[in-house]
Amino acid sequence: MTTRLAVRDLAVARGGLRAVEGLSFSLSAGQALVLRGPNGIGKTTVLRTLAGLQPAVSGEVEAPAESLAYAGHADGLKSALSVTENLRFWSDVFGGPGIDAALERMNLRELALRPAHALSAGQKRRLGLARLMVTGRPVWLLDEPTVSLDTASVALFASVLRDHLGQGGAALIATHIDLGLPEAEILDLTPYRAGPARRDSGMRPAGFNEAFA
Ligand SMILES: Nc1ncnc2c1ncn2[C@@H]1O[C@H](COP(=O)(O)OP(=O)(O)OP(=O)(O)O)[C@@H](O)[C@H]1O
Repeated sequence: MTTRLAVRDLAVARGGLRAVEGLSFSLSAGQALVLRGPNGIGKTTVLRTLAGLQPAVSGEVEAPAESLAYAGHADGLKSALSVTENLRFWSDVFGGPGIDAALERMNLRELALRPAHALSAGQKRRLGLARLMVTGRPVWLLDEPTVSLDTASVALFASVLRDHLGQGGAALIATHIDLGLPEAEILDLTPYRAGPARRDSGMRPAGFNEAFA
């Protein structure tokens, strides 16, 4: 099975303080891995690090160039652009497969001409997730992808995800809810919580630079 992402002995920090350390796992084509663990343990921090938004403290991350697509808490939408224009923008940036399937699958056809600022929270989230589809990238890094989604939209997203896996994609997903993807494996970060000496004491280490936190 093709390995899409390999993580070895990774340590990550937020606000200059270690959150998680000693984390190793790999993600194969067709595999979904759900990141679990209590609030604040470091799920977002791991995803941000893998997405290249912040450096790792130590460890190795191996993934083919331009194979990762990240969807964080913010939907990354251009508010003045319509749904279609937003998707075209991202499709042009990534050179992905076009926007038709994404519009259809995320149930956005009727909203195609609506500016993003005039969408509801759940509709924005559907558009943010449709963005992943137009990237054409195989590994999706998803941070709480179902926030604001109603039950039908959660099911819609689960079916998009399942198709993505079926086409050889992979996904690492931080979520507290059941996505309805029984085939997904669970990776609980609790055993990888950084030791007390390194954990958040409210103190910032010497040389801490907020800009790179
Ligand atoms: N902007 C920030 N600046 C400094 N520290 C932060 C910042 N955001 C989060 N942290 C701290 O970093 C640690 C890891 O947070 P992170 O958001 O990765 O956790 P999480 O597991 O995703 O939590 P949740 O389940 O609540 O989303 C926590 O101790 C948190 O308080």
